[in-house]
Amino acid sequence: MEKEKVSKGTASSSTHLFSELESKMGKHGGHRRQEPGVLGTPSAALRAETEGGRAKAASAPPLAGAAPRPRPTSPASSSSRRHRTAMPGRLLWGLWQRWRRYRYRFVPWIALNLSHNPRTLRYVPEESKDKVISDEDVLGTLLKVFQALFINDFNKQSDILTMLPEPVKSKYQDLLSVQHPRVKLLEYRHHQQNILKPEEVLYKTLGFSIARATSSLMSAGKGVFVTKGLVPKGVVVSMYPGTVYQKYEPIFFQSIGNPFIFRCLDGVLIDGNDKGISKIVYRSCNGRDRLGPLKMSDSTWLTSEIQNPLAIGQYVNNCSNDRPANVCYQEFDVPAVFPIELKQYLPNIAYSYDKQSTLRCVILVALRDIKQGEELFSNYYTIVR
Ligand SMILES: C[S@@+](CC[C@H](N)C(=O)[O-])C[C@H]1O[C@@H](n2cnc3c(N)ncnc32)[C@H](O)[C@@H]1O
Repeated sequence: MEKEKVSKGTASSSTHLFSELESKMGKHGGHRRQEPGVLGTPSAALRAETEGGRAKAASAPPLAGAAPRPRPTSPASSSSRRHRTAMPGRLLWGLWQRWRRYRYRFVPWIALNLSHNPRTLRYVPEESKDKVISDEDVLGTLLKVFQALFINDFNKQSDILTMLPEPVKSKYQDLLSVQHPRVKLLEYRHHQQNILKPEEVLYKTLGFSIARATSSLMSAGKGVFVTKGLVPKGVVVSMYPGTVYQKYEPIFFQSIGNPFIFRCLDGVLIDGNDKGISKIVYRSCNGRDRLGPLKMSDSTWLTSEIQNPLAIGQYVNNCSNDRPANVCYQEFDVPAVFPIELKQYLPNIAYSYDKQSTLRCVILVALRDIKQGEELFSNYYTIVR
């Protein structure tokens, strides 16, 4: 049944990865998907990937080792013969490795393997439109956190604020009034001593903080953990940063070997890779959209000095049978009324500048209470039915 839906491409919700290649195959529908080792299907191949098989595979002898041992000859001819015999083996080994990484993007492979592991799927009733919490709640939480970050950094922000229209300034009148020149230096020193780290601001505002660390899953790289406090069910726990591409925009080169591409229900893609060409593209768009000193989005998630502590959601790993999802993705379009001075904390930017359209963000919502020390797991693969 599920298989049928997937192959027919009926429903899908936000999906991890999927690249141009897949969209060109015209088989998007039906799912939100995944990635190397991420679907958690019980096929031997995938198990190998998720349970450390990848490490074993990496240390396995290359196929070239199976080639007949060359007879001893002169050093020069022996080396060129070795080279000749090793080449096809290496080529096959390279192709096999590429296929192992790629197959999770290959829709028929996914459709065939999906039904083996239904517990790693999340079924979403069509009418719920994949929203676990309301847009108002998402907006309320983001404003609360961003405002706290802004005020925490007020000494730096006040210079920017003076250039903004009166209605914006008036919101911070109380804080601006203490910025009298005579007290400014003293205040500044005092403030510097009291300034909190972004993750501390998050803890004070929402009662928890999150950070990246080595995943509790073998061979899964980094993951995201609750480092302090408790994340209550139904709360925004993280954001998925990255460049936002409309489905007709070019992402082919950015998508090659990129496990950080997230696909939304409507085909919009978010590239959350903090390296390589993806990083260059994001930085370039970020520079383009600045209003003088005022940034319209945050680019610090590309660095080690992250200013929005929520913007690490692209590092959340996929659930498996024994590690069920405790967070889920939800799309959120930033409304036109979003305060201009707080846009600098939004970790997303549109690839093409378009004054009319709203900015797409993706947030992660807690599906249950999540305690300190727990790793966050999402479901890369959602079926809407
Ligand atoms: C969006 S990234 C997540 C961040 C990644 N762990 C890292 O350190 O870069 C997706 C990649 O994480 C790994 N991954 C995610 N979930 C996994 C799982 N359950 N088991 C093994 N690897 C996983 C896969 O390599 C996948 O391509």
